[in-house]
Amino acid sequence: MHFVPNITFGHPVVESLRKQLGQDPFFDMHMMVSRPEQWVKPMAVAGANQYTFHLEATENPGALIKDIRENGMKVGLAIKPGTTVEYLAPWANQIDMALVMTVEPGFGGQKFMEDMMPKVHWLRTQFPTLDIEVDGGVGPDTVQKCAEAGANMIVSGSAIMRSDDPRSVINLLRNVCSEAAQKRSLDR
Ligand SMILES: O=C(CO)[C@H](O)[C@H](O)COP(=O)(O)O
Repeated sequence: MHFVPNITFGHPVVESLRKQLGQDPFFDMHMMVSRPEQWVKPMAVAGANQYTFHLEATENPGALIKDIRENGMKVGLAIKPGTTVEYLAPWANQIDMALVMTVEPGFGGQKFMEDMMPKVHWLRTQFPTLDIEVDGGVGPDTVQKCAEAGANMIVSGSAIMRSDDPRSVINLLRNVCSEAAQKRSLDR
């Protein structure tokens, strides 16, 4: 199970969630922070499995990727809507996941930016086995576009939390992504 807590604060949350969930979830910490270098060690110590940072937030992505790996975590690399995939591409072979933001980072409940889909499609074409995640405004109405473009991981907040039946929304989102991934592998 991938669990992507939407938090921008400290690592005690990871420990607390691990205890509460009573299972072994995959913690991807999406660090929407400046100076992401400073949180690598605390997140590793707290038990994070993957550390996702913003390309815009660091001057030395290569050193940060190395540090995350040396701390035993997988690496996610996120780009904001205004950042083109060409900036991410040079790092794509060194990371585990590319995260394409489909809203401006800041808060949930924003409108999905469909014009980010060409970025997802381009990444999927160039890097067929890379995990590609989308975050922002993703729900039953928009997930198909994400999955068809090539995203195999999604972050969804409002669509799940505001639903009367969160479980069925989660299942729908999951099914749409896995069906698209299956179709891609058959087409290859
Ligand atoms: O953190 C975000 C933006 O900063 C995300 O967009 C958010 O967590 C996802 O929520 P929603 O599905 O409501 O867009």
